[in-house]
Amino acid sequence: MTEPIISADRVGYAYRGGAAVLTDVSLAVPPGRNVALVGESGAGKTTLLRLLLGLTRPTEGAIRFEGGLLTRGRLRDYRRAVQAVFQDPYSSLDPRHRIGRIVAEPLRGLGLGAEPAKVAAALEAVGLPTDTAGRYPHEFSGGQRQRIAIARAIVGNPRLLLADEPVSALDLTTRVRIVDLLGSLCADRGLTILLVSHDLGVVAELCEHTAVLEHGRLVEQGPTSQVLGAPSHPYTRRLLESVPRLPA
Ligand SMILES: Nc1ncnc2c1ncn2[C@@H]1O[C@H](COP(=O)(O)OP(=O)(O)OP(=O)(O)O)[C@@H](O)[C@H]1O
Repeated sequence: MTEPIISADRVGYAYRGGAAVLTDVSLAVPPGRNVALVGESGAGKTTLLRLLLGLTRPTEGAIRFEGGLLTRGRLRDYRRAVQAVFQDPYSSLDPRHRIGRIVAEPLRGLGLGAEPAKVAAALEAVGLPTDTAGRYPHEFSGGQRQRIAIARAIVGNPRLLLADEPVSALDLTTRVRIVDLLGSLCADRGLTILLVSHDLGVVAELCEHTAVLEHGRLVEQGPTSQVLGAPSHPYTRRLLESVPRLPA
């Protein structure tokens, strides 16, 4: 099997002084196979994403990046390969900076220099005009801001995008457009996505593989068509009945 870009190997996690919020979680994201992580509020999805992002260390088990442990020495390579997009496009862009500077952040962070040509190419790839670079976040709608956040995430050509509810703050029409954009970035740029979403319509649209988290344990994972089409676990069935979906 191809080496996963990132994987959690029997990961457990407890916040300081608290009970376990993740128990024995194993999940792999191989290149080209988008993975969805679904589960009710409080199931541990964001915590797992934080561990995968290297922001917090697991209390048990290990996070691996391209087969090796995610150590301090490998963080630079990791930051280059893995980028994130979050739910709220209003709080994720610094209002004091022009878009050009915001989108160039990962390049500067990696010491690659803020190349205007790369910023322009990233803005074009997300469907925004190049004059966007000279403007400020308040001049843009929620959907446009999420495009800007996606441009920032892809500007350094990462392999993997960790997306935490990237469309749930958007209205329905905008949501469909951003999902289409994410799908075409995967097809055109070889990007792979690990998606956290409550919206199973979005999951079905973007992800080949789905993992279901309940109270910090993975109760089911497999091909999305199988997990959503014929869920084997009662929790997944309940989840399917309780969440909103995109109209067909
Ligand atoms: N900083 C923290 N300190 C202590 N407990 C926390 C902290 N953050 C989250 N938790 C607890 O960890 C558990 C998992 O939370 P987490 O945010 O990972 O779930 P989630 O599935 O992402 O939920 P949501 O969909 O609401 O974002 C919850 O019981 C939550 O109360």
